[in-house]
Amino acid sequence: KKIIKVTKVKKNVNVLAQKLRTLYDTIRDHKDPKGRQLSLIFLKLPSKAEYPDYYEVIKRPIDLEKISQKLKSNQYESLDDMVSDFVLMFDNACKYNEPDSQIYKDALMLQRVALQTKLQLRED
Ligand SMILES: CN(C)Cc1ccn2c1[nH]c(=O)c1c(Cl)cccc12
Repeated sequence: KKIIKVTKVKKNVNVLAQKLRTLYDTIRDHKDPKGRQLSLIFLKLPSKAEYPDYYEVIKRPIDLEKISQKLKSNQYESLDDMVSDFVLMFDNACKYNEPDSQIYKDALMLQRVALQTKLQLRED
């Protein structure tokens, strides 16, 4: 009697983890038409020594390094959870920096990238 062994390969790849990684990488790697990577200034907050008033004005400072750490330690429960950290960071940048500064403009651009990417990932 021939026994057929059926193996049901359950590819339990965490969909959320993939979407979170895609969202983070899309923002980190985004380049403008001239090839400038807009995220670089957002990697690390200015030091308290250099900008003490930053930490007076900005109540909830956050940078890409922090978001990356939360991603790596599975602290995001949803895509919206990560998006709200990005929106917080970009709002901080627009609160502290002048509207005619490059970082202010880059924050607005990357915030649009974040929201557009979230919508695309939601459809998938
Ligand atoms: C003038 N100097 C503080 C601009 C500067 C230089 C760096 N960074 C900023 N401003 C920011 O808001 C900011 C944010 Cl949200 C996240 C990470 C780095 C930031």
